[in-house]
Amino acid sequence: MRTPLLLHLFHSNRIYFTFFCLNLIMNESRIIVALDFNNAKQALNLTSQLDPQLCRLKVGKELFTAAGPVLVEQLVRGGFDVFLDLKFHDIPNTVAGACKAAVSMGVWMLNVHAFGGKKMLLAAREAIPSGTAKLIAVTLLTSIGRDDLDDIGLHEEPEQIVRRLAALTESCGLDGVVCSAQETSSLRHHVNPDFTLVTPGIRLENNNHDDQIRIATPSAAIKNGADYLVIGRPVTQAHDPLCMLRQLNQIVENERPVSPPAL
Ligand SMILES: O=C(O)c1cc(=O)[nH]c(=O)n1[C@@H]1O[C@H](COP(=O)(O)O)[C@@H](O)[C@H]1O
Repeated sequence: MRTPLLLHLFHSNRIYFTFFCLNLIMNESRIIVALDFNNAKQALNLTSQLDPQLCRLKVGKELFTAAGPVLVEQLVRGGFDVFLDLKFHDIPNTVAGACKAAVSMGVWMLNVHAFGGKKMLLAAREAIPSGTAKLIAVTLLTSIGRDDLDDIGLHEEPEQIVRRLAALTESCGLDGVVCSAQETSSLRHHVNPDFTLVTPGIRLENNNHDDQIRIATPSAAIKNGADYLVIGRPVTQAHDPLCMLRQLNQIVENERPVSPPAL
């Protein structure tokens, strides 16, 4: 019974299926646009100007709290790869359940917070088998600088903390980490080549830094070995977001990572 049913579903949805496969093959953009809006209307107004072949999208705490799973599913149906950035940080059982719920929305990637510790990371990994959505962990927020660390009792350089949390994350079997592009070149020497490095805090030379501290330009991020660049306000607040996105894609495509020595 099962095989004919699958065949029927394939045939009845073959246009959607073909589009989905093409999207998987063709979307190679390393830019993830952060949709930091407080309502679905503004988010959809922006995404209607963008193209799923030119970027992926990130839905974070602000937009998800305002618009919920309905919007996430709408963006997925629109052909976009969606990174659900809710930085889950709770007891292992709660985080495992949250991860399962996230995957059921069809997201491409989701994150937890590495400060949740080993048991929480392992529970998240167990909840989402490898090969479904990408599961990554936030190390140290890019809005935190060396001076802020003393306030929270961490008397180390950001790079040391990021490296330790990345090692923990990789040892728990997750697919990658979020870190600043200032740490990626040293991290690349310590993690496996297929461990994904996602870097927010991206600014062009003439951009306002806003609340970001550990920043880098798009070309520096790629040279330093970042896989994906999360970019919010430089795109969302641009006069012409699509034009800005095209410029950013061009910068990223023209840059090559400086390869680290083999592990
Ligand atoms: O997990 C994230 O995406 C994230 C981690 C981090 O350390 N720093 C950081 O800025 N982010 C997110 O990346 C986006 C950056 O936005 P802009 O500063 O406007 O480019 C925001 O949506 C943040 O929530």
